[in-house]
Amino acid sequence: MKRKAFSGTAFGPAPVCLQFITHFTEKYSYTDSAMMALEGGCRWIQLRMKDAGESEIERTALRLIPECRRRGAIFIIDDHVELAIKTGADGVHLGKNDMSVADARRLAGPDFIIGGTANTFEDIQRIAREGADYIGCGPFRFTTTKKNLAPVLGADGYENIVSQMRKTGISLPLVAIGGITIGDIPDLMQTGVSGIALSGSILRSDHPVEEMKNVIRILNNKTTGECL
Ligand SMILES: Cc1ncc(COP(=O)(O)OP(=O)(O)O)c(N)n1
Ligand SMILES: Cc1ncsc1CCOP(=O)(O)O
Ligand SMILES: [Mg+2]
Repeated sequence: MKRKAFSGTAFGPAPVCLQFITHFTEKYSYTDSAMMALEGGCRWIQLRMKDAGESEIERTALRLIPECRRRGAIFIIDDHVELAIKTGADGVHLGKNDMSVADARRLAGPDFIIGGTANTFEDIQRIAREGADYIGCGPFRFTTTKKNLAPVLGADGYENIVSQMRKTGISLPLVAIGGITIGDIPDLMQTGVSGIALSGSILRSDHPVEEMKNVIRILNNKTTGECL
């Protein structure tokens, strides 16, 4: 069952969103990258396999879904709505060149997690109107993980966007993405974002599992998927 967005209760502040985006390197496969993130305690995995064919993505998803289920982790797929539905993933992440959030919602129903990419506040308004569950907003800074990167936002950009969201009553979780390292987290969280998505900085570290554990420690161990 999909959890509802909330911004904290009498029992404490809202949990922080922490999403790991899969990638491959000389050392690690897409699957390795997801397994290390899970072992480090991350409970939200996005399977992003940009240059892979559907059958390879499907095979990888079917291998990772039970691993995520066993640990209570959310598992979503980048770009491929039908494949996400077919494999039994919890949801999908959609960018501006993918199926629209509105069409995906019609296809997948109300319980499916749908994230949308925003680079501006105008994108956020559109994605919110179309019925997304969370927003992936970036890039924070330059990264080589994604081609055709939009202009970087920096911490000031997020502060601006969060302020406009509050003024207009848009309460969707806002997940910062793009070039984020562990050292950026305290300042980024001060901007009012709901959480972060990480890939490269985890995989480039000498010990990715430990790096993920350190990220979670910095986020005060409040990083379940319950931010959704
Ligand atoms: C959490 C999150 N935010 C943004 C993106 C980027 O999605 P998109 O713009 O569709 O680009 P690709 O990832 O498909 O290259 C994301 N995947 N996740
Ligand atoms: C999918 C996506 N969109 C913007 S950056 C990115 C990938 C993650 O970036 P990084 O590897 O720098 O954490
Ligand atoms: Mg995409």
